[in-house]
Amino acid sequence: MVYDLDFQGNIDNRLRIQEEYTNDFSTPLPPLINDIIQSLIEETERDFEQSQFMTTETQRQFLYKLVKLFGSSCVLEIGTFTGVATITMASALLSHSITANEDKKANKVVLLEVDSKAIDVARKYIQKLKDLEDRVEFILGPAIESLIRITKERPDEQHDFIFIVLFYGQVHRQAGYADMKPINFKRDIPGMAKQIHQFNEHVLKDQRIQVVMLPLFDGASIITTN
Ligand SMILES: C[S@@+](CC[C@H](N)C(=O)[O-])C[C@H]1O[C@@H](n2cnc3c(N)ncnc32)[C@H](O)[C@@H]1O
Repeated sequence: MVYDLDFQGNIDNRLRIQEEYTNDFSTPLPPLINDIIQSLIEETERDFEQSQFMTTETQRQFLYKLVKLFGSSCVLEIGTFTGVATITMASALLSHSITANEDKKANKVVLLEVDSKAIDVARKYIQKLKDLEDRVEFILGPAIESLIRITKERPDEQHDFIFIVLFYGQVHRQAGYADMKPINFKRDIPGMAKQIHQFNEHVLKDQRIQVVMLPLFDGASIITTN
């Protein structure tokens, strides 16, 4: 198939509007976690122009379920923004560590973020949750450099669940979902779409892994090792 990757895509709150019903009929996150996330969302919407970066409620419920289903113990989040997904994943880890009485240190989220203002907000909210605080490691800087450094420093650390949000919808939209309102988004959307498309091609060719790409939200790939 040929994709028109030059389409000037859009980022809007479409998912939030479509998800009202799915939010209402999915099990909510634990009340304390939900309350903290709601305050975090309010602060992010007030203080950050790109608050649409945050994962939506149904996405968080899905992420929580995935971490629990995989029984993950060491999560890596690449690009945290203000931390709504981090809190979600850390609380899922907490729920199985209580069940299995596992070592706290093994149950952690390592987050990589380049925006110091965003990481400060994430830290402020994670500190409000005493049980989560010592399970989250904050690493400020460009993800590729942080990854190279931590791989050298801690060669034995294995991340068994890696979460990254790409502007995936931009590629997805090239494949035919062009019925959305364009918005004025300052980044090089076609350039990003091409890079994400190359990443998807790379993943598909890698014999060590399996991928299923779902037409869920703006597109979600679940990638596992063979
Ligand atoms: C879509 S947001 C992440 C949303 C968040 N994971 C969530 O689920 O709510 C993408 C984040 O990646 C960060 N980012 C972009 N390029 C990065 C890089 N090279 N290294 C680290 N973080 C990066 C941005 O600053 C932004 O906060």
